[in-house]
Amino acid sequence: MSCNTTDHEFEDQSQKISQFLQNVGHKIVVMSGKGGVGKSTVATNLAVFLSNQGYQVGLLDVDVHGPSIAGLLGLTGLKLNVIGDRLQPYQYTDNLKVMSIQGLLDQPDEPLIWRGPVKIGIIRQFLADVNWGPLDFLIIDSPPGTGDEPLTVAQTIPGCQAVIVTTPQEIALADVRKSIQFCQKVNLPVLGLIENMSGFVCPDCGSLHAIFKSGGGEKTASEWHIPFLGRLPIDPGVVTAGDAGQAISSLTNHTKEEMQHIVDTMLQQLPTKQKGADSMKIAIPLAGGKLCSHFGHCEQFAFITVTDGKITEHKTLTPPPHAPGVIPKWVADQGCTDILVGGMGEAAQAILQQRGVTVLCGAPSDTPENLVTLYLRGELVNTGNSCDHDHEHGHNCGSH
Ligand SMILES: Nc1ncnc2c1ncn2[C@@H]1O[C@H](COP(=O)(O)OP(=O)(O)OP(=O)(O)O)[C@@H](O)[C@H]1O
Repeated sequence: MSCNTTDHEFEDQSQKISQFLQNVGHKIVVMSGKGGVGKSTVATNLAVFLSNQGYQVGLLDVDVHGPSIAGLLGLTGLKLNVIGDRLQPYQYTDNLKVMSIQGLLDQPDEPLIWRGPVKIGIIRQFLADVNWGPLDFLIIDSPPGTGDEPLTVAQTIPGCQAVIVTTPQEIALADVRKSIQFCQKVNLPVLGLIENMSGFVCPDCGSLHAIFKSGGGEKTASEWHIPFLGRLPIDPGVVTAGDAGQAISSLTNHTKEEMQHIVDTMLQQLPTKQKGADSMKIAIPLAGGKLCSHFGHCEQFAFITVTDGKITEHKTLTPPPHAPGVIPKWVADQGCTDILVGGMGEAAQAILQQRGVTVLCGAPSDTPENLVTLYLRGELVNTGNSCDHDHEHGHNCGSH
């Protein structure tokens, strides 16, 4: 694998990534503020449960410094194959493909001492050069915290959503709050929060003991207006299954039921409209036929429908008069899946993200067709710019 890419190679790679992502129904990155809270365990279980339900699932480990997915699934030591110029992921079951840096290392315990740009290059290669095939779900296990890996995922995978894993202790919840704010800044909608290690069910008497407290995850989710997906108990079977590389086989029935509840709740949260694979409806605020950076005061909106990677419809509509929250709600009501803007206030972003709309800030002034083409190629970078240009609170962005 090479990580030194020229501009041309980068463009070529962006195109391959975009082609792959067009064939992925839902992209979900599993994150945590703190290490060791069970993020890889949750990512693996989500992937196994979804694939057991008949979905085509890809499980990608972007935790290049501490990859654990291969170990949890008993794949450690198995080398990955390359056919032509395509890496073949592990075919764990008929419905589940797995990709981890571990399969490329000569020694599974070899430490990787890589800086940001190399890690970014590897993650892009995992998306561009792996023979994933069409997927209903791409589940991505990211390292703890808010570093290069989740940032690369957010910037490279349009339409990606985050599942945040925490434990009930306040120290973990404090880091969750940072993760939620990170997601808001990089425009990664939060699909929901999971509280792991939430009580221990006594195998003798069946009663629940809240060893690390309980309920903090649900309270945090409610305070931040994000869905609470459910809780998993402390289950020695999780450790047994993980250490033996046997996925879910040793989990207690109670843990399996809770995991199924989490999967069901998550599926309910997902927008029924399919992004990428089937069709997208992309909104762009306009003035004089080009993107208008004043989102709340634009003349019109372009709504561009993209089916199978091609523009199939282009409508222009006039929005209702500007008032707080009105235009974001109106845009979401048009059934749009994505919006490309120059800048947008945090409140407007939150309304759109809550409705499942992906917001990309930092788009330049250009025609809607050109912007959509760049977006589909993965060439528009989300700057997370949260300026609404209303200048209502003495704010002056100074950019115009
Ligand atoms: N619900 C649970 N019950 C018991 N043990 C658990 C549970 N969830 C996770 N563990 C154990 O805790 C340890 C850490 O879990 P895991 O590797 O999934 O965490 P992580 O957040 O991905 O860690 P890292 O920060 O290294 O990426 C593992 O040994 C795992 O088996």
